Amino acid sequence: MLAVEKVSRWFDEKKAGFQHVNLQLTKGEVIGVLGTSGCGKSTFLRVLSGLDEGYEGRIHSKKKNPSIGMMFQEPRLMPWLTVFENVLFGDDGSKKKEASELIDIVGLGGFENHFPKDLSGGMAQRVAIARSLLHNPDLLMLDEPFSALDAFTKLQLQELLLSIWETKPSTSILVTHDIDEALYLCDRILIMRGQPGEVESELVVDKPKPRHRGDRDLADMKEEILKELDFTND
Ligand SMILES: Nc1ncnc2c1ncn2[C@@H]1O[C@H](COP(=O)(O)OP(=O)(O)OP(=O)(O)O)[C@@H](O)[C@H]1O
Repeated sequence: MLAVEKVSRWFDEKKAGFQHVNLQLTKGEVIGVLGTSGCGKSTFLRVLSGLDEGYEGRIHSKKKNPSIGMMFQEPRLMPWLTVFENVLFGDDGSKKKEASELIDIVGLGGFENHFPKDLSGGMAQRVAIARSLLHNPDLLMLDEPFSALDAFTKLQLQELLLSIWETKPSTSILVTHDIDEALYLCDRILIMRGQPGEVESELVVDKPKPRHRGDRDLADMKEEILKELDFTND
């Protein structure tokens, strides 16, 4: 559904965010992007989302102007709006029913009229998940969505995302620093490194979901990724 051909983002003659990225994205696929800090993961996501148009190369979508849902490390909620209004933010009011349903799906039924200041970090990210899905996006872009959460909340929200994908599959790109998270949630993982970053390798996680977090094959893949990123001692 999306083809990325030799895409690079240069900020000036000497500085690039990332370069030479190729990617063929199939409908419903969840792609992980892993890499060391500063290798251009967020820039790549911004380019794919259309937020940054200063790239070289070609990005071709089967659908003209695909709709995009986005989620970031911080929930980015409007403090003066309720949970319900935040989920509906930017909508013309025609999606009230969908907003209510999504609030239930993310486990916040009963909190519709609460304000962000009354929510925990995990609850606020649940609102952000609901908001990102309101328009049934063709592409869901997740930029380290759980990295600011405590370990247990992070696991809970990973489970939530999996269960949402089961009933509402959406083609997604997940940028993360967490190798376990990428192996648990993604169908394919791009490993980026360097400055400017390039995709060094690609790993297919050919395991049905839900996966076992302690799975031997996943542990082997983790080892492989750590080697790829030069984080092993041998
Ligand atoms: N608007 C900009 N102007 C100039 N340089 C930029 C701009 N945005 C990003 N960069 C640079 O591009 C490189 C890649 O940044 P980016 O934030 O995409 O990396 P990242 O892999 O997402 O990092 P992290 O994992 O730390 O979030 C960095 O060297 C960064 O300083």
